[in-house]
Amino acid sequence: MRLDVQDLRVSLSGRPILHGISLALNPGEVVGLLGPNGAGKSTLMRALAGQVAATGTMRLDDTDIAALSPAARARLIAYLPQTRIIGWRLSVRDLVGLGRLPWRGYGLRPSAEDEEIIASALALMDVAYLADRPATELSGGEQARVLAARAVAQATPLLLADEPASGLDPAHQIMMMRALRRLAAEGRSVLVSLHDLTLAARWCDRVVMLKQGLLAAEGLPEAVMTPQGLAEVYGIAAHFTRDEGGLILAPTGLTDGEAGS
Ligand SMILES: Nc1ncnc2c1ncn2[C@@H]1O[C@H](COP(=O)(O)OP(=O)(O)OP(=O)(O)O)[C@@H](O)[C@H]1O
Repeated sequence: MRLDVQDLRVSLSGRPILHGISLALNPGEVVGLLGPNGAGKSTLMRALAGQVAATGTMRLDDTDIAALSPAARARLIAYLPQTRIIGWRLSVRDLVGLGRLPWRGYGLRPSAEDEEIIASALALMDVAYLADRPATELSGGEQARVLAARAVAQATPLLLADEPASGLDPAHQIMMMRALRRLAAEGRSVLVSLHDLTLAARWCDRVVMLKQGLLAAEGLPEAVMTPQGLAEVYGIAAHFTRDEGGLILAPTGLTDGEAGS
């Protein structure tokens, strides 16, 4: 399904945070959401997930997202929050199984199809070997992958992943991005916020850069993640190189005269 967001505005505690964001995501696309701390990336995702009030329009094909019940929304949009909280001492398998709740209702046992989807989500996030462990007893990166698997198991056309790669080791960062690409190849739309510029450049079809609640730039990574673009949005200088997998970006300093320091 195609996500179409027009003139999205959010205020929190009386402060305007998003000042009119418009963007679109097509099925099959992985779009990177970039921008400095406080730019509004999580707020944008939370608005789409129905966790904060917003004005403007948010549509998935012809469906008005704001008009959906929480249950109907949860069948269309999975939201992987940045804050990783596992409240209950469930096994990894049961926690990932919670992703199926919007589809089967409370109290019903998982169907064979649910079991299959749960198993493939566990495998996709490389947590199948942890399936019988209590999720509360895992490392931070393991918990992050388990929560990602739960969002994957929701099997929604739109996945919002807020910094899913943060805290993961390098192999699992790549695995995470590869997993998001695979979900997109199945026809889902993926919006993923990232602070790692190289991951964004190499794995995202497009990037959207926010700055102070405004859309600062949007387009192909190569077009947007330029020295000038990074200076304007982040205030950084970076070393650019490339290989067959795309751009490699290493921040080297700040553009306020401290570059290289
Ligand atoms: N409940 C709140 N009340 C008032 N302001 C808030 C509230 N929650 C967040 N903000 C502000 O909204 C702005 C955007 O925050 P948001 O979490 O969306 O940024 P972000 O781009 O996701 O940042 P980060 O990269 O640090 O995760 C920040 O300036 C933050 O201080």
